[in-house]
Amino acid sequence: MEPTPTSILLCPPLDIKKDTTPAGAMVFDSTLLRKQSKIPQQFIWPPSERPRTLKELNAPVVDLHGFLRGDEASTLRAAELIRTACTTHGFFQVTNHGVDISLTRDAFACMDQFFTLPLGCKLRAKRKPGSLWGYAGAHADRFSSKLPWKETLSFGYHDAGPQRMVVDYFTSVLGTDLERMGLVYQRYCEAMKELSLVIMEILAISLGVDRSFYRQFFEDSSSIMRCNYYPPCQEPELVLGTGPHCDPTSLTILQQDQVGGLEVFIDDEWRSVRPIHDALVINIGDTFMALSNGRYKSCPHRAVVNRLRERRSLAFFLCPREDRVVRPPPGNFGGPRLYPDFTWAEFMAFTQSHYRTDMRTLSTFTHWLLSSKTLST
Ligand SMILES: C=C1C[C@]23C[C@@]1(O)CC[C@H]2[C@]1(C)CCC[C@@](C)(C(=O)O)[C@H]1[C@@H]3C(=O)O
Ligand SMILES: O=C(O)CCC(=O)C(=O)O
Ligand SMILES: [Fe+2]
Repeated sequence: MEPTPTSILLCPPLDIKKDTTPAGAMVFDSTLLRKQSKIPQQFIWPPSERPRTLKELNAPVVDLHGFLRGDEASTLRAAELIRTACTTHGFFQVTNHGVDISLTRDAFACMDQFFTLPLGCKLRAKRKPGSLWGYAGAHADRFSSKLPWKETLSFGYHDAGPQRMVVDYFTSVLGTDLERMGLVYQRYCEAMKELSLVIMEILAISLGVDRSFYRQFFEDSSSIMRCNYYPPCQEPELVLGTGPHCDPTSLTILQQDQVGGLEVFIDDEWRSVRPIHDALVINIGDTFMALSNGRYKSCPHRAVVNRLRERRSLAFFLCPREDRVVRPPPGNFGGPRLYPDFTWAEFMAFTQSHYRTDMRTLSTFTHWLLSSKTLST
């Protein structure tokens, strides 16, 4: 008897006609879309925003080996490279970061296992309105144009939470068959959190503040893990895998595969971030730009797709505990305050209810926040 393919074993088909997607909203089924000669209008971006040939971004590669051993010269070198990158475009890559390569391999393998499940199984984890967690196809349930050509699976990681928070999410939403996937991502999030605190220490050193300042701010963080799966596209020159945006979060640790497609907008042009084996891409988010009073830049970036190969990326978004007040270190840190105090809960809610994350999210948010506070006085 033929062995049953894993996907059917893992999840008896769900009758997606019972799916709660609002009437008229499209369901992103990449297996069907790929077979169509023309892609739906909702995925086509304006000509001015479409991919074009480009140069590479000069994102420094920072070897963390010396810093992790406490070597002073390596620490100063790492801080200097990071300061140069973060005062311009906010992107750098790290090597010898201490994340086990077998864990990375498992995390990518779990992505392949999840995103190749039948759509009905994936929809079991369908993102609920207002939640950041769950499965989403092209955000087709949120937006009606300029849809990203991607599927995503997102879930939360709070180290103050239960030790099995990620595992419990997978088993409760997708079933005990995917417990191993939950365990892999639990360990992956733990490794990403540990690395993000190391980066926070170097960022503090590079900004000339006490090396524990930002580390303490994020000790009890409430972070978000996101798996991005970009199917091949028959018209890649018309679409975007992820639209232009600045990450609203504090720090992003991006594990990209070797396909390439990440681009950063700097000096009025898009520059590609070449994949480097075993390196992790780190970028400053809006919240850290506010924590540094604008000294470090949260830069617009996007992801493009290609005709032949799917592309995968694992994005770990470090976020402070929701109620922590985001403000720069005390004293005249980088001149007059550029941003008002805010909490991550306020900013996150803004991205989910009032505004589509884009290249101006932080400035739009701070204007909205100040005007809503003025109105309420
Ligand atoms: C606060 C957030 C908004 C997004 C998820 C996140 O937790 C951090 C990154 C943001 C996002 C991934 C940046 C690209 C555009 C976006 C719309 C997406 O592709 O999902 C963003 C997320 C969002 O839900 O707005
Ligand atoms: O997939 C990528 O390379 C970038 C994804 C990204 O920017 C995001 O998820 O915020
Ligand atoms: Fe991003």
